[in-house]
Amino acid sequence: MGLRMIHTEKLTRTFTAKKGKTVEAVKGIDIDVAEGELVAFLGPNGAGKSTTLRMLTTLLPPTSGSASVAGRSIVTDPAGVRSRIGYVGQGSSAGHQFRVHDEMMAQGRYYGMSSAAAATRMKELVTTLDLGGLELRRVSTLSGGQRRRLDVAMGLMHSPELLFLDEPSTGMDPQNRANLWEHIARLRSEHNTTIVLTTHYLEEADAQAERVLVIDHGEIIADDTAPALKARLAGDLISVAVAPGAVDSAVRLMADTGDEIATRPAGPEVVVSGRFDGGTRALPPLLRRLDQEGIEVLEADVRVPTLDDVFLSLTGRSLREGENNEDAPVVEGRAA
Ligand SMILES: Nc1ncnc2c1ncn2[C@@H]1O[C@H](COP(=O)(O)OP(=O)(O)OP(=O)(O)O)[C@@H](O)[C@H]1O
Repeated sequence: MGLRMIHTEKLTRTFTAKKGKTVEAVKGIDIDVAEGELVAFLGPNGAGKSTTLRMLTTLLPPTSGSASVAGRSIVTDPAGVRSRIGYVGQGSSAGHQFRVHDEMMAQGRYYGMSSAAAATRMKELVTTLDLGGLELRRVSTLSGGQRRRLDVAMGLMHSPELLFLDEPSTGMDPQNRANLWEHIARLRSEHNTTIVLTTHYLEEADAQAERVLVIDHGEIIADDTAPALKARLAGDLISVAVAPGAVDSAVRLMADTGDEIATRPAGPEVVVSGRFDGGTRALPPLLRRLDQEGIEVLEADVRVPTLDDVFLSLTGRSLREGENNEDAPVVEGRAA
């Protein structure tokens, strides 16, 4: 483990919501991130990811607890923290009426870069984030994906050693997303930049993050590599769809050889699932037994565990629950 980039102790944030109700958004979390790591906060909407990030980036003071970020205290030296980090929030940081070129240059100047250094850096970022030809456009005329890439570019202007990205790829099409990840990989290999991001895209956390911090109701409920998190779940997931009247006998029968038997409605049918060692080999005998018991299986499926299964086994809920179309990747409109 290299130098500690982030160290928090019992970091807590409460809000007073409507009618004086107290919301404990972040409940005393302890986090350690080493230099050069790529860490993803994964959790459902409202889990406390953004609040944590906003505290670590000094945008929001903690209610209690402490944190050192890039060697500085967020409580006693927020300016020191800010000069060493980059932050790309959920909203756009660029002024709508300004031109892309001017926004990037102003950002560089704000961080004390010379005009020449800022111009060089801007050229680099325009290339790697695919913003070529847009330099003279006003921010208000950019598509959602282009604007998002500009936000990321602005967060990177001063080559920070630690970069925070709040939902970086939301609204990007698959190609732009891959492009962004390429850029992030380059930042890491060339500059050893430490990266902390939030996402509710499971596949993204799974594929890209070295370490996943699963956050739910303001608490860190798991912290490990994606493969290690998944390996904790013994067995592959077998699901069979049966008629509602057959659920009880299917559950009983599957519990003989499987673990974590669960049911969920799926249209007029019910899906009964469980974990089985060697799922693809366990399926045929299971289907035979169900058949012998007179249980008609309408559909069957075997799946190796995903991070959503990890979340489900930790919380009893799926991360995909409550996901709406707004969260789904949208395809960027063609630029004029
Ligand atoms: N300014 C605020 N006032 C009151 N409650 C707040 C405020 N900011 C956040 N909260 C509440 O704190 C909790 C955590 O919110 P937070 O935005 O950190 O979640 P999140 O995991 O980032 O979710 P999302 O993926 O939707 O951004 C939520 O219950 C939210 O409603």
